[in-house]
Amino acid sequence: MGGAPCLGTLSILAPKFQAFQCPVGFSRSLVCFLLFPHQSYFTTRESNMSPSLKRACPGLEKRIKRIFIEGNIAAGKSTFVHLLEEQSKDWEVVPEPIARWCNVQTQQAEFEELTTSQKSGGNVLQMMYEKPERWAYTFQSYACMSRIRAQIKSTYGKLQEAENPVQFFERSVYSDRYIFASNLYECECVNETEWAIYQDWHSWLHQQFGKHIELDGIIYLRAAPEMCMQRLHLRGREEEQGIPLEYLEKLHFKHESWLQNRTLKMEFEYLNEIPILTLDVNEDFKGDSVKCGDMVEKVRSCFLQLLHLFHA
Ligand SMILES: Nc1ncnc2c1ncn2[C@@H]1O[C@H](COP(=O)(O)OP(=O)(O)OP(=O)(O)O)[C@@H](O)[C@H]1O
Ligand SMILES: Nc1nc(=O)c2ncn([C@H]3C[C@H](O)[C@@H](CO)O3)c2[nH]1
Repeated sequence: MGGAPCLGTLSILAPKFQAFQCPVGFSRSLVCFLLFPHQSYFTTRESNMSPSLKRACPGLEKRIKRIFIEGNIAAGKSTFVHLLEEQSKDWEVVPEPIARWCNVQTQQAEFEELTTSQKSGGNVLQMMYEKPERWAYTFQSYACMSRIRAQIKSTYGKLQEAENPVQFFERSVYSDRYIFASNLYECECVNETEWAIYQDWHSWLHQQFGKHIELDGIIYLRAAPEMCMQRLHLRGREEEQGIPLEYLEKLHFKHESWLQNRTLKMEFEYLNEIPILTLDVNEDFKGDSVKCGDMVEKVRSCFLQLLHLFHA
């Protein structure tokens, strides 16, 4: 994997914008404000504004910024978002609904929402890993539906009083489709008909719920597949212990072409204009307050730029 370790980069590589990529570890936005106090750091034109930018125009209701955390299995997303959540009362985390997929009953409220079949013990994550050609389509349908539900349900409770509210979501309907489902289709675990149906309802759901599920930025936690494999074993989630390195490699290359090289073709055009903050998470930052502080600073710096962009 290329790139300097632990070097955060904020990249906007939309065709309509000038390519832009540089380290953000030095409170870069502050430098920009100092250099160009009267200019918007990112150039946008009204006619080219993405839906998420339009939503955030001054004069419209104060709104929450939605940031999605993407990355390979066991890269460290949950660990990282918990670190973020501790930093500000304006920041809220919406975790991946894995409890539903495994039927782990973490809280009464979680259990109440399980379907009858789940209450009786279905572990669709395990079923998918054990027999993907039978269960992959079922899993993808349920994963996508439960993500949308979690995202919509989370709207605005705790953050009503926040000055600059931000919600962090672990993964998105986009990684669901363009990373996981697409890989399972390429591996022939999802057949042509299933893939056509999946894409059809995915697009339709996006149309229906677009307002609630569109995002403002992505944080890509980038780690080598070998590192993810090590962490996956360290975490020891039973359902995942048979995952081969090859699977993580395939997912890694898909993440890279979407978020690093930005060459993955997607149906949702506004995604081409979304800012991406890439953080190298190969290094162990747990328990190291300096490294944690540095990562949080990169995220804050990224937001300053986002806010500047939104209010320009
Ligand atoms: N930077 C890090 N250094 C060392 N260990 C880490 C780091 N980040 C996470 N871990 C450990 O790696 C394991 C996986 O981390 P975590 O559960 O946060 O991954 P995840 O990306 O949320 O996984 P998933 O894709 O399954 O949702 C955990 O045991 C966690 O403690
Ligand atoms: N096939 C498939 N499709 C998804 O959309 C998806 N989202 C997450 N996962 C798997 C990765 C971890 O094992 C576990 C927790 O992230 O769930 C997925 N698997």
